[in-house]
Amino acid sequence: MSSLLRRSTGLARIASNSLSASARSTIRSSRLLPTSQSAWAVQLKRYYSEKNPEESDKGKEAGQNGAPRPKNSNSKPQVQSSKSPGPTEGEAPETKKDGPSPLHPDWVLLTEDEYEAFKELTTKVPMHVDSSVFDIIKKTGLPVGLRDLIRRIMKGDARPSDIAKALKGLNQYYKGIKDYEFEELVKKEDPESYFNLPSKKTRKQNRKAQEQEEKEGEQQRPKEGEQGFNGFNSNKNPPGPNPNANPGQGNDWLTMIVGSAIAYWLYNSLFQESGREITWQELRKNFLDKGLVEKMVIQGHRVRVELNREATQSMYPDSVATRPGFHYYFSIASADAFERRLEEAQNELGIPSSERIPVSYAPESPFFNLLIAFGPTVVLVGLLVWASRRGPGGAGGSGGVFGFGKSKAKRFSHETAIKVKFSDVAGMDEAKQEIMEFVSFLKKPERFQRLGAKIPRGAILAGPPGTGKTLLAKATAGESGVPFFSVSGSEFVEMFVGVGASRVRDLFATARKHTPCIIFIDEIDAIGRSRSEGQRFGGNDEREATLNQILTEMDGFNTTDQIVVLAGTNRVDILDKALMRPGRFDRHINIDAPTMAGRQDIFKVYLKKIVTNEEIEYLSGRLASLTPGFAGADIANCVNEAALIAARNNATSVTLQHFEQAIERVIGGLERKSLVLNPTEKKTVAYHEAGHAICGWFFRYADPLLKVSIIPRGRGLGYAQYVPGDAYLMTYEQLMDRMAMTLGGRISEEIHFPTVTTGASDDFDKVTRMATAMVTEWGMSDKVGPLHFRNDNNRVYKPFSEGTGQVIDAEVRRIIEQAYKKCKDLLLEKKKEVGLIAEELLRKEVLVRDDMVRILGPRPFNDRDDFSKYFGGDASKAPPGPPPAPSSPSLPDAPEPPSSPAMFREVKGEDR
Ligand SMILES: Nc1ncnc2c1ncn2[C@@H]1O[C@H](COP(=O)(O)OP(=O)(O)OP(=O)(O)O)[C@@H](O)[C@H]1O
Repeated sequence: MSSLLRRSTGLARIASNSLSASARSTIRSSRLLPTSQSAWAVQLKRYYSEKNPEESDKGKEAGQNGAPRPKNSNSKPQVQSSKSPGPTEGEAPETKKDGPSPLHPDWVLLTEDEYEAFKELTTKVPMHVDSSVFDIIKKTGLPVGLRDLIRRIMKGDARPSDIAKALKGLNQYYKGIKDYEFEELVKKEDPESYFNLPSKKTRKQNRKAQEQEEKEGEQQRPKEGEQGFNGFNSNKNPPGPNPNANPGQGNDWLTMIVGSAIAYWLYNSLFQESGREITWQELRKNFLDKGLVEKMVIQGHRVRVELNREATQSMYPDSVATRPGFHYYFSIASADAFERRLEEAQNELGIPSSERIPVSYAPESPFFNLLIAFGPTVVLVGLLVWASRRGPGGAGGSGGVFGFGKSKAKRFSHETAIKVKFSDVAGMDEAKQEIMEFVSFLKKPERFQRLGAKIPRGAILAGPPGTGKTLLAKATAGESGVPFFSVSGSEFVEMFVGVGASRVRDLFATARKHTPCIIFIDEIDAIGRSRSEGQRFGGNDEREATLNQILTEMDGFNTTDQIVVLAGTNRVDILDKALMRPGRFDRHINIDAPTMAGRQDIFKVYLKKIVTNEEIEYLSGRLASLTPGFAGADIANCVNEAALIAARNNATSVTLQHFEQAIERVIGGLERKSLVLNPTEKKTVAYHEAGHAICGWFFRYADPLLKVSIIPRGRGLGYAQYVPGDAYLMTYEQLMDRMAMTLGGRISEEIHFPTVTTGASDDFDKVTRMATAMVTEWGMSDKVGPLHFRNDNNRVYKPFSEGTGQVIDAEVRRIIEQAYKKCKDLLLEKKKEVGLIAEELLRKEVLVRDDMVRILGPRPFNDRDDFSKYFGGDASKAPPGPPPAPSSPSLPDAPEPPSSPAMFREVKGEDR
């Protein structure tokens, strides 16, 4: 559709250019008159003399005679081809009024019919046309080309090729008028005698008179209503050319009328419906049976129905079928079958053989055939070419077909998205320092290049999830103020082979256009996994191709390319060695879970963003010691969670209590108030938790106990909260105490109840893993010795022999039994205290450190400094305890084990 419109506007442009060219040519053509005119005349003569001079209007006459049934085409004139040398047999003689124009030898006067048709045509043009114009045309006639066009329009047989002839005729017409003015009128002494045009002298006088008139002012001018159309003064001049008027003006009007008529015809032929498909039944009922069909033309699998227009008009006055150039058509399977069917129909109608409807064959439009044959292929190829050129670099380059190969990297720029600075990244001072060098490289490259130093190409930021790797990369971009392209490794992977590599090419090509810049590839392990490892499991060609492309691109930088590639991963251990070698990711920056100080800094960053009246220094310290092992993302989440809890309680600011509830929620999960335990279950949970609490209180190396609860939370039915602190090394004794404490729940059940429950399975799991690690990784078994057997889940065979396996099993069992005995001894000794704590728990559901001190007396060992600072003696700073417990508590399932640095980390590592 759009191409059709474009074509039509193109034609319109040609038409308007031609019109304006003819208007502009006024002066020039008059000067070059003698030669140009003769050349033009000879040319036109040849051109138009080839035309069939007159075409018969016999059919029309038949229509005018009011014949109800038209004669079939044997008695009708056939439209002649333009090559036809003259009128054919049977053509009606020309109307008598036709003849050479007095204005020009190549012009002809119009017949009465042609003249009327021309007038009719101009009524379709939305403009007022003065009748004087028609008088002129009546007198002067029109160029043969224009007259022919009018004839064709009358017959409804105008073709696009006629447009050119019509425009040429129009040009000819315009020039003819001008020529007439300059040649004939000047020659004649009294030009007005024929065409009422003024002589040069008269024109000069007229001009002067006009100027004078203008000076006389508005009141002396004729009123608007008295003014003729465009200067033809209706008062002063009779209809017809005005002797006072500029001769060119009348011509302009004629040009416009004829031009508009052509435009109308063009519009009609291009945009008006020129045909409609009907069925055989419709044809039969509406036209064939009524004798309106004049001829049928078979074009391939289509039949064009030519109706007798006059007869059709009398029968269907409002039908589109009466419009010139309109045809009905219908589709056929085969020409033979159609002819047979038509014959049968005519037999049924009793049409004598002499009056049968003629059927002719016309070739299908070759253009149409070509379009059908090659159109779809051309469209498809065009689409592919277009799609492949959309991306920079084309199909083979980076864009790829339909943009599949286009990188999905998001681009952030300093002005828009990257507002992160190093000050927003708390903790990880060493990592910041390391990466700061990239900032100075991007800001002042000459400082390094001057000394011949090669700039590091990139850095791998490795660490557990949520520790701020992406944040650090963003901050690097924010500090250096350069564009930042962020993409995830998984976004390179698509199901099509080659897309990943193409996307890598596109990413680097785009980055090169925006140097200096930073590319950040998050989760690079998705594509950067070691190739040797892949081969073991069958390999992945697409991933390897992507990785190879990254390697190639990073090699392709020259030292002056100011592109830094940063990559983030949680699994640096599985990355391909080629990625890590100097010259690619030169720097390996480890970002671990933050230390106590780091957590405090991160808390400070986020506490600034919420409304709290607590003292920030104390609050951040206390929260940091409550959250060992938390990553930056967990801390951000905790602070936000506290703000949400405060908002839910309609508080005006976020208090310490809200923060502690938030931390409990993050560690232990949601409180399950709807979970109702029966009294026996509740009592079991209370004794189980009391066992853990007593162990935590009386074992030297146990982590300080903060709170014991029997309110179900998350997956557990009760929990004891410890503050483990950041321990980076653990002794044998610490591990044994921790294991004994973990077994405290089950042993308490054994001591206080006749039977045991399923609630301790999680504790056993932890103890077993700890003991196994002691034997197989930490060299804490004399029998196994200083060996390390890596626990690799992907491995199908065990890294030790059957014999060693048995020794390991025995050693693990021995260590756990040792811890068990240690715990049982303690709990038997403190049986009374366990009972006291359990009964208090059953009453209050939650016991805090102060309750423990009240019941058991002070802990016999000194607590860690940081614990004493935030949770020691000062009651005013002590946590107020959780909100009241639900009134109908309940039974156990899997009591929450005490947390420890090692265990806490393990659990988190597993969960993610
Ligand atoms: N050191 C930090 N200082 C301030 N905020 C931090 C810090 N570390 C993490 N965060 C917060 O945690 C959010 C997540 O961090 P980020 O996306 O950088 O983690 P990541 O290490 O890239 O995680 P992943 O490995 O899962 O991609 C950050 O948007 C930020 O709010």
